[in-house]
Amino acid sequence: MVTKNSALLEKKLDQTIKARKALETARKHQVDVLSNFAVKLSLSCKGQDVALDNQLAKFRSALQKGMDFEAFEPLIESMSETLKHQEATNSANSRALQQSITQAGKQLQKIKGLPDDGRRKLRFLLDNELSNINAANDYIPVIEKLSDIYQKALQLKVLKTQSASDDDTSALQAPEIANELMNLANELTFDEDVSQEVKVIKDDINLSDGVDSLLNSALNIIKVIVKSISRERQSAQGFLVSLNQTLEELNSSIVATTKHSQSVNKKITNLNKQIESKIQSLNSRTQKATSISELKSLVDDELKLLSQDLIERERIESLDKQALYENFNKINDRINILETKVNTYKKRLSEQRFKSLLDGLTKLPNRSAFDDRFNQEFHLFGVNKGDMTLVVIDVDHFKSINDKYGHSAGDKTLQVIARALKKSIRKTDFIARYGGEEFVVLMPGMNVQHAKPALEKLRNAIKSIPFKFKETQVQITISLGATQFKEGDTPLSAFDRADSALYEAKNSGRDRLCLRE
Ligand SMILES: Nc1nc2c(ncn2[C@@H]2O[C@H](COP(=O)(O)OP(=O)(O)OP(=O)(O)O)[C@@H](O)[C@H]2O)c(=O)[nH]1
Repeated sequence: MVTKNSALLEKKLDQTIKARKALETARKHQVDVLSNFAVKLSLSCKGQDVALDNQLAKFRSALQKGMDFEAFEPLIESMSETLKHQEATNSANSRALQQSITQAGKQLQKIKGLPDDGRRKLRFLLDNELSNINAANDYIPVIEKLSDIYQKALQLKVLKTQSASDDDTSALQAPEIANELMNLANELTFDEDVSQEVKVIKDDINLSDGVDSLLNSALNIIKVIVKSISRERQSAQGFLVSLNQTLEELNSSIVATTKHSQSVNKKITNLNKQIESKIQSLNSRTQKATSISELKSLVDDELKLLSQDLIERERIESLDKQALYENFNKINDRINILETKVNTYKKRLSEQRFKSLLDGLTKLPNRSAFDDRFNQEFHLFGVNKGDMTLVVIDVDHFKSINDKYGHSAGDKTLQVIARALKKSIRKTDFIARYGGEEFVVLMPGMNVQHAKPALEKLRNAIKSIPFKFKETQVQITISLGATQFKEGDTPLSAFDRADSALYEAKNSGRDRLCLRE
């Protein structure tokens, strides 16, 4: 009987250990899937907003370090706050858009000589259509109608001016305006699906025979821009709302799972203690038993009680396992839905080639704007051979600012440096944030020797900014590499030359300018 019961006890213990292992594997799997998803999600949100970027960077690094789930709560809460704040900004923008459309419409109402039909349409638009707007996209038809009415009003004015005056100043101005308009159309990058529309506009500008047709083209460009901006905004807003919801859901799921696991662990620890003390008591009582029959009944009774405890432990663990699987499946479903949305959003973003040419952090032109301008200047250099200096600038030991004073202090530093650089160059120079802590400057009409004093001044201007972090005065310096365009250069060879001058400046001690002619 004793042997049979011991075998039973051993079997139960074995089953319990297996059940526990299965539970741990399920939990680890759940944590892995969650972590992978969160990393993917946070990477795909990069670039939405600087504050969100910083929070997501912390979130990613916390995930990669494998921090406890409890530690994520404040991170997720602060991200949810940022997203809520973004939603509020979007609504404020929408209100501002509505106000400016109303203002534009009212201004137009004041114009004399507007045709009756246009006046009627305008009144209907302001009184009815504008108040029926629910989503950002609803603005597009309203803006299109408004710009149509504007277009007609302007054409009317142009016709009147032309017939009223004999001197043909507008015709004289036309080529200049056409040139400017074409530059504008070339500088903007549009959606793939409106490229045909844009091509027609560009052809119209080329063939234009006067100011009125140019006005027409200008209005058409504005229409395309408004359409692209509105689509982009609506899509971003929708994405942020669903991201916010899912983060909140994930947060409550994690909190619920953590609480549930804590309470199950407590119950199992208590049961384990109970089992342990029963085994100990059985041990000491068997030592004291004086006869086989006393020993037999003692072991029988104690084993019955022990079996009950083990059965209870198995029951709790299997309930926990089931709850975990259910929770895991629910989270999985939500993640799948969100992943589909993330993919749709990404696809839309890559389709929408209407790209911003400004860097979000420093508000300077970004790398993409620089590439366009650089290629354009190169093309011009091929034609007129005018002097052009290219400068690559890198902030020295910038990593240590981030490491010592935090990423936000690093961001602020980049903003201050960008402003100071912009202030220290000529209006005709072009500056862009090339990436990270690297800036580039194009200086038309300058060879490197001419540019040298101005660049030394630039270096000193940054060096003398009184940065202060955590009550400590910090001096920040920059290294610069400069070259000029040469006959036979390609954009790449010129850039490489400036970059190698920068490399020399870094290697020879930093805080200096190196030139390559
Ligand atoms: N705060 C902040 N840091 C950035 C940003 N972009 C890049 N960085 C950081 O800039 C640092 C650049 O470091 P490194 O390329 O190692 O160079 P460095 O520390 O500036 O040193 P040297 O260039 O060799 O003088 C990295 O730590 C990046 O994380 C940004 O937008 N904000």
